[in-house]
Amino acid sequence: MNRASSMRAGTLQGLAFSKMQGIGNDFVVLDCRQSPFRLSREQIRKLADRHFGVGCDQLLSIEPPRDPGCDFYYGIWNADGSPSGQCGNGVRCVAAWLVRAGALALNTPARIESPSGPVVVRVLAAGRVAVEMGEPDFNPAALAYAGPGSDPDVVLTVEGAPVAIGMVSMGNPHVVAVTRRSAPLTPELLGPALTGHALFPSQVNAGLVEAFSPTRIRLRVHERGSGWTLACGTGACAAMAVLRRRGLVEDSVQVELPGGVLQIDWAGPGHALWMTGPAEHVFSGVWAS
Ligand SMILES: N[C@H](CCC[C@H](N)C(=O)O)C(=O)O
Repeated sequence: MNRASSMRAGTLQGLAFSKMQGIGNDFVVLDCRQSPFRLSREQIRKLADRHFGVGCDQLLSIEPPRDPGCDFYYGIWNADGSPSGQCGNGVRCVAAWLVRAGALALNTPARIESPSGPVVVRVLAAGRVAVEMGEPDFNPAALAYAGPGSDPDVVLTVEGAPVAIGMVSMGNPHVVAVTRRSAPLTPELLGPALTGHALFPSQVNAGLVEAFSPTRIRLRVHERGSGWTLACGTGACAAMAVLRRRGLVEDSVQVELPGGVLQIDWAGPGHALWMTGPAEHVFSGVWAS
């Protein structure tokens, strides 16, 4: 397990890290339990770079809790260096990392504090983690939506075309659109156009539902700060929550993403949403000295 290495202040030299992935959404994980997280936005971008660095969708730090009611705190930064409030695939990897480090036992719940508040993780078996993600927040203000009204279901104009979306926050902002083959905008155009839409000054993660049944959703996500990823855990939660609120899916849904499948369970308003899925350690390393 990587320990704080003799990292030269102000550089990445000697930085110890773990590379982890959750259904293809990949992370550089830093053990900051003894040494505070001090990387600049430029250093984060360099670590995340798939040619000049290690490569990852997000960088995660594991730190002592700030809330005494929590066991650990974890920080989240996208590949462009921007921060986020929550990361579903990432927090499963944090839980799996803690078990590998001997800091958490299997089948033992732990409260992990994030920038948007605590979630509860439980590593069910090597490589499979259940997370209580809290309750979806459908208030458009939670996404810094700059449009009128309080209805989370709106029709945006995107590149001149009407696009129906559902808004929801899982501690980070998501819009969800059900795509149609006949739609004027291809998914490749729609994803980035939704992420950077003018009515979302803080940008959003854009989930495109390609197909769904009452118990299964096929989803692709264009992530704020990282682009198209093979999977987005909070995106899977968001898509299920939006469709469940509309009565289009049941309480227990399999969400199929390009990198794999997540189990999402939500009994509706007043209940917390649960996400269950894999988390794997790929390798550990040290940045060259
Ligand atoms: N790009 C997201 C953070 C990562 C979320 C995703 N990787 C997940 O598994 O939930 C944001 O800026 O809100």
